[in-house]
Amino acid sequence: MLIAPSILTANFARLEEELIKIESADKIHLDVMDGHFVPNISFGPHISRSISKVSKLPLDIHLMVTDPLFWIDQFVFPNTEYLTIHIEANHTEESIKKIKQANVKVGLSLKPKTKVYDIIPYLKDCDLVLVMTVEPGFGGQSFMEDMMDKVVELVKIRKEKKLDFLIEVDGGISDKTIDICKKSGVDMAVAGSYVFNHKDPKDAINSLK
Ligand SMILES: O=C(CO)[C@@H](O)[C@H](O)COP(=O)(O)O
Ligand SMILES: [Fe+2]
Repeated sequence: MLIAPSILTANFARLEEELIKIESADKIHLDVMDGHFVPNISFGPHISRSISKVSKLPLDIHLMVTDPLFWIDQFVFPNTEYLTIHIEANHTEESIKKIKQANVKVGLSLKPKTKVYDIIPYLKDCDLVLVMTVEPGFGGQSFMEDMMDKVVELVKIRKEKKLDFLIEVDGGISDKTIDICKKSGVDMAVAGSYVFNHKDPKDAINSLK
C-alpha cells in the first residue's frame, strides 16, 4: 500500500519541518481548493511550487477546482507525478488532454455521490482513480465505508478491460480504516489528520503501511 500524506492538517507556519517528518512516505498529497468547487480555500501554485522545491517526494496533486483547464499548467513542477481533476468539474476531456501534454500522470476523482459508471469513458486515459471517502473540502472527517463498493467495482473493471490505473482513496484514513481499504483492493491511501495529528508522523506512516 502506497501512502500519500495530505499536508492539509500540517502546520503551515512550519511547513519545511512538517515535510521532513513525512520523508518516509511514498508521495506528498497536495489539496488545492478554489473556494468554488468546494466550500474551502487551501493554497495554490505559489505554495505548491515552494513545496516542490524542498520535498524529495513525488507530488500527488488533488485539484478541487471548478476550472482545472485554467490551473493545470501552474501545477506542473519537475516532481509533479499525478495531477488529479474531478469528473464533476468542467471540461474533463480537455483537462485530461492538457495533463498528458504536460507529461504528467492523469488522475480522475469522484465525489461520494458520483457513480463509477460516470467515469468509465475516461478510464482508458487514467493513471489513477481517486475515490473520495469523504465529501471533499475539509480534513478530519469520518471515513465512508460504503465507498469500498466503488473500489471493488473499479478492481473488476480494471481487470476486465485490461487497464492499469492505480486506485487511491482519500478521506478519513487511519489505522482503523486502512485494513478495509487494503482488503477492497486500494493501491494508494491519502492520510492527513491521522499522520499530522500523530505524535510521531513517521510511526503513523509505518503503521498504515
Ligand atoms: O481531499 C481531501 C479533503 O477534501 C483530503 O485529502 C483530506 O485532506 C484528507 O484529510 P483526512 O481526512 O485524512 O484528515
Ligand atoms: Fe485530497
